[in-house]
Amino acid sequence: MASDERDKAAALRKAPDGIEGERVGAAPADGGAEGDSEVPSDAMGTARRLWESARGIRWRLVVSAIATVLYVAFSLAAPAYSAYVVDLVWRNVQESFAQGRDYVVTMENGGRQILTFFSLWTVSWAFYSVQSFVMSSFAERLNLRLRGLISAKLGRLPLSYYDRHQPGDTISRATNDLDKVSEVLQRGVMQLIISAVTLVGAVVMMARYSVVLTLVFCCFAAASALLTKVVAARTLSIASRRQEALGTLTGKVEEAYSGRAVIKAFGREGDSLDDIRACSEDLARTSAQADFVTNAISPAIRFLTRLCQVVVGLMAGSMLIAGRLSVGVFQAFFQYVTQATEPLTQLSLTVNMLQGALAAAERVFALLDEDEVEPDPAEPELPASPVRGRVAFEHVRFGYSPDRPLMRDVSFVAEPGQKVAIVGATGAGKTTLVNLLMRFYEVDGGRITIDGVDTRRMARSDLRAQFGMVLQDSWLFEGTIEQNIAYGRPGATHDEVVAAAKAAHVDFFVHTLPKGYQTMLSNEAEEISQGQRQLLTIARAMLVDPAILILDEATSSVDTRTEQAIVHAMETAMEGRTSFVIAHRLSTIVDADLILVMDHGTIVEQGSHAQLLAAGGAYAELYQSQFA
Ligand SMILES: Nc1ncnc2c1ncn2[C@@H]1O[C@H](COP(=O)(O)OP(=O)(O)OP(=O)(O)O)[C@@H](O)[C@H]1O
Repeated sequence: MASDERDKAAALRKAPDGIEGERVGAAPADGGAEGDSEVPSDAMGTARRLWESARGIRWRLVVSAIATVLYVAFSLAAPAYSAYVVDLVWRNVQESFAQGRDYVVTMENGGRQILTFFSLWTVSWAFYSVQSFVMSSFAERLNLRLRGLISAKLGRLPLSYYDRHQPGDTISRATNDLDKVSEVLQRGVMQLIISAVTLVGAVVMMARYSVVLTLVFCCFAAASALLTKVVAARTLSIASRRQEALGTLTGKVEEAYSGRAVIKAFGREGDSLDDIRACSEDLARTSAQADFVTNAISPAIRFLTRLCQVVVGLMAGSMLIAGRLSVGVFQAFFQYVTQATEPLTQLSLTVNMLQGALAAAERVFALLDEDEVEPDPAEPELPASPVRGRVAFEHVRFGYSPDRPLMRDVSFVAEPGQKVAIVGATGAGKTTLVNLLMRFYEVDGGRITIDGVDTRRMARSDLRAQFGMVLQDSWLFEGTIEQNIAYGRPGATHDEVVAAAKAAHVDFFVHTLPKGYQTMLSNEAEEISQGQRQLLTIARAMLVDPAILILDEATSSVDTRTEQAIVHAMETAMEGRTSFVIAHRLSTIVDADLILVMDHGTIVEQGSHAQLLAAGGAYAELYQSQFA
């Protein structure tokens, strides 16, 4: 039902010429909304919340952390053990030479120790694999859990939320932001532990061998950490500028694509191209800067590392010659230098990555914290059975925002089976009336009843099941024509679908297509005309057989023959049902049982065509203007 609600709701939201409707969907290419911050405002709070969200799967994180620490411990132990093995083998080689024998490795004279050395690395690798496997499953489960929460949340958000946010913005929460969190959890968190433990462990091990050499290493380490930090901060700001440029370019391309007909019609292709070119150039510039900064860091750090190795090498070499270091310790020390250098470059990049992920998680939680629609009553009232379709507005008050009231005191009654026409200038409030009827928005005062039951006392799904809607902006999805017609009643048989299509006067058209009802429609259904789309949605509404029908009359966007077909189909659909017709041409509603004339959000006149003409008010004026 939730997606059905969104369908109806999305269809009701304004998209004046179709282009606007497409435009709002334009999100930056990576889906990240423009201006998304990469620094969390409350890192600790967000981390705590992520931890809470991981209830039941936290043990995986703990296992992974233990495996990581063990992995690092074994990788740190290996060089120390190698010092012992190298010295042992070196001694044995010298002894053999002294005795005039060739040195042959056996289990007794060093072979066992060499095997143990390899075992240390094997065990270390095994722990790394365990941490990697367990962490991936932790991250993906958490991702799945959060995605589930977001999906459920989207169904509970009020339409006012969608009014305030761009679609791309919301979609990026459920896709990019979650993926970022999951990816960083998999790589970043453990990388942080590995880097920190390795750095501390390697420095401690080095200090055991030589404090002086360790101090020399620490000086170089501090210099390269500082350099990384400065560059990383710069990278972050350039990366976000690149992201922004990419977002703008994507928006422009989207705009040019969806508005291509209008752009051509006004001969503005050149301007549109210039716009896109300017955005592309901006993107190329920022990308080049970003790439330069990112690529420049490695050689700079590598230079410092090599310099460090040369200095340490010279000093350690002289100590070796002076007999203050053994060969084994000499090579072990260098292994630790290599081990400790890696985390230095990693640490600050990892911290940046974690910050970005926490900022993404913060955005996900912000979405999850949004106010929801009022829950359905614990014991909802059921609509009358069988439904008669008497609809009453009683002193309804409403405004899209509290400070701007739109409807002040709207009352009317639609008796069962009546045809109610809603007329009024653009922006008069016709759609708003329907929005309230369907409870897409809640009234601020008064009440709306169906067969005497206050719609607020009903479950939304029960209420909306009473309605069928046919809007100008007909929504079709990727699937066959048959699936599209059966959308409101997925279990409908083929014969029922055909019967509905016949009643909606669209069966003939479907038969002209090579694959008939099995013709695939794409998301935008550009292969069929506007009028045919509307006929399909009329068939969809008729298949549901609702007690109350809401119809948005076709405007001049369809040709006269199609319009006639639509009017015919709508008339058939209205038979025996209470129906609300948003009318754009008064000629089609002269036979309506009740005409509601709206202006500035309020009903200014109501009655039959004859009554309203006789009254000589707003309706009469409107009628004269169309037919005089
Ligand atoms: N989601 C919304 N948020 C805020 N204001 C809105 C929203 N939808 C409509 N409005 C405003 O409410 C007023 C009534 O709009 P509504 O869409 O009901 O008019 P309408 O009679 O259906 O117009 P049209 O004939 O152009 O479809 C307008 O001033 C409009 O700008």
